[in-house]
Amino acid sequence: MPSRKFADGEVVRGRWPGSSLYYEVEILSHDSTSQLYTVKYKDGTELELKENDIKPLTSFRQRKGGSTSSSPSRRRGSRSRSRSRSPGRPPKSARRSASASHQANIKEARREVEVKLTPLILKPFGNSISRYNGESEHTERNDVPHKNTQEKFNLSQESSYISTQYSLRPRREEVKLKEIDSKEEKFIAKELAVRTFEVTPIRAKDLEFGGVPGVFLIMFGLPVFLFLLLLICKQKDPSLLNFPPPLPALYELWETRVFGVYLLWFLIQVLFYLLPIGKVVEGTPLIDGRRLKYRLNGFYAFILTSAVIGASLFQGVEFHYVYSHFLQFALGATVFCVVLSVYLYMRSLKAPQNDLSPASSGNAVYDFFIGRELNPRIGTFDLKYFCELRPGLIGWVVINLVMLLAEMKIQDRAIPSLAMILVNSFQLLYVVDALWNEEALLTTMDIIHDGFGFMLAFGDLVWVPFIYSFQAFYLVSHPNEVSWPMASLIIVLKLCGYVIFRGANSQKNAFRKNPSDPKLAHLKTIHTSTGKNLLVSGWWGFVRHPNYLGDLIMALAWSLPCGFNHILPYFYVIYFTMLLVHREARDEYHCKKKYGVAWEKYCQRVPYRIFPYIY
Ligand SMILES: NC(=O)C1=CN([C@@H]2O[C@H](COP(=O)(O)OP(=O)(O)OC[C@H]3O[C@@H](n4cnc5c(N)ncnc54)[C@H](OP(=O)(O)O)[C@@H]3O)[C@@H](O)[C@H]2O)C=CC1
Ligand SMILES: CC(C)CCC[C@@H](C)[C@H]1CC=C2C3=C(CC[C@@]21C)[C@@]1(C)CC[C@H](O)C(C)(C)[C@@H]1CC3
Repeated sequence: MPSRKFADGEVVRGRWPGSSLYYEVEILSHDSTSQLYTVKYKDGTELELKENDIKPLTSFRQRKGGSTSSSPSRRRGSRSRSRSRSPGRPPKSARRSASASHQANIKEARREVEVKLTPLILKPFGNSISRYNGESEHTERNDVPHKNTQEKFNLSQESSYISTQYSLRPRREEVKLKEIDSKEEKFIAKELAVRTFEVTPIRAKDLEFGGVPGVFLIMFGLPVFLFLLLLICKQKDPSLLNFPPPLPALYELWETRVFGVYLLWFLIQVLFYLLPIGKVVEGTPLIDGRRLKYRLNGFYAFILTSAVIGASLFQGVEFHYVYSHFLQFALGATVFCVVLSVYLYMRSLKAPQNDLSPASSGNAVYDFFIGRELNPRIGTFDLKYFCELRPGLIGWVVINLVMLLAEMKIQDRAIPSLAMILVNSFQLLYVVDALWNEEALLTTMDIIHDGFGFMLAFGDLVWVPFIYSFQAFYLVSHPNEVSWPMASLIIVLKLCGYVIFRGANSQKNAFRKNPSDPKLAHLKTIHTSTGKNLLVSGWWGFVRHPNYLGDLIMALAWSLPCGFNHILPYFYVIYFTMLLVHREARDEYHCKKKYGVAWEKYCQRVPYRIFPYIY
């Protein structure tokens, strides 16, 4: 009996009949009489292939740098009849300007089988270079804003995957098709040179956060909600069942002096950020292969800020001013964030395509929210990176300190309450941890995928300092005595959460930095065709987002010291659960696109997303 080279269930690359392109397929069976393998493409198409038309995954050369291949939708519309086309071919709609006769020629030549398959393509994903593998054509996003530029790359780099294997169709026909492909590619290359700077809008169904209506609602709803929460919390009985207090008029909330203090705070942080101390590291590769440089001096900025705050306290600066004008500060920060967002959007209109975020869509409202430019910089000053960790995050710790002092003053205490000490120290640990592990920020979704727009500006500069300090704010006017046994339990919970959070984040960062790190040698991984593998044991084999689990456990530990009289201090836990569940879904979507079957395998091996045996 003749031997067979590939086993059932094996994932290999199968040549698409009539083309020189190979796609990832799974071997379903083998017929020993005809010597044909039945294979299944990712979109479900089943075909019979000869052994010569099948290659092991490993036999394909890796491309260098930020190279790409075409996206499936460029190959054909989901209902079009075509054989597999050459990469670099734009969608039909994009080619309508082409000469009709040229199109007709191409169409005529394509009288082949109807397919919906998943080509092996290399597609940049935000800052990181990843080979797209495994998304069926109908779900392919057109939202990579650099598509046109990528298409240019594709034309020259397709050869990486081209084999000289024979085709399953007659030789003459194949030659004809190849000629047409080559003609068409030349034509497209010309066309692309003209279209390089056009924006490629993503389809409405791909917009996140509920699309345009969703982001509109968030942009107007969140600031109002923030003020309502702060007002409710200031009430004697902060029950949600009480009628919400009316929002004060804007002129009552606006204080130029407060805004000046806010600007001063921001500028001090800018100054610390610019200090030439701390090591400089490179971020993940951008779409064009460039790597931006980042100076890691967040921890130093924190030490310097602490020194400034300590000196101000010593000088008798009245920190109670921040508590008594808390709403005014929140408004000042919101106004600043709106101005910043408008600036970011305006400057993004002049930004080159390569600098746009993969999340941007071409829709002005949506892009204003999600951020159009990925890494807006003024010289070497990275606005997003700076805002993510400095004014808001360090500001949060300062606000907590303000609340601690306010509690002592208002409740006439010689020392702060145990509840306030717990909340302050837990959150201090969280912020110091973030600054100490600053480099890890470079691989987060915020830096790699999302642009810098209203969402992150508001999140970083308003939401974090004024909502994340909510427990401390609550305790100022609603004291809660915590017993030592209770405090011990809460501390244990916080530490458990922290160990999971830090362990998971560090494990992944170490693995991404150096996959062959001997310290990680005991961990199992799943191979993906992108060159990056997935951890499938250790923290990442426990649930698919162990870091979110740890973060949520910590969030609960921050709220528990506030007692159980009101739900308000648990707002953070509720909001954070929603944020991370939504974020997990976004990440899952991106990972599926990046890793294809490998991700599906990972999901099978690690079935729970965040909460073991629950979700
Ligand atoms: N306090 C707050 O308000 C918030 C805190 N956070 C915290 O920020 C941190 C970063 O979160 P976020 O950016 O959302 O995402 P993650 O740090 O969880 O990163 C997700 C990425 O990790 C990689 N990955 C996923 N699974 C694996 C695996 N099995 N093996 C190796 N790599 C894998 C993938 O990227 P790739 O493969 O490309 O490397 C994926 O896109 C988290 O700890 C989160 O809790 C987040 C949001 C808000
Ligand atoms: C209000 C909006 C709709 C949503 C805003 C979300 C933001 C508040 C968060 C998005 C991702 C964040 C991260 C942190 C803080 C909150 C925001 C900005 C983070 C800096 C907190 C500290 C962590 O250690 C971290 C991993 C560095 C976090 C990165 C993501």
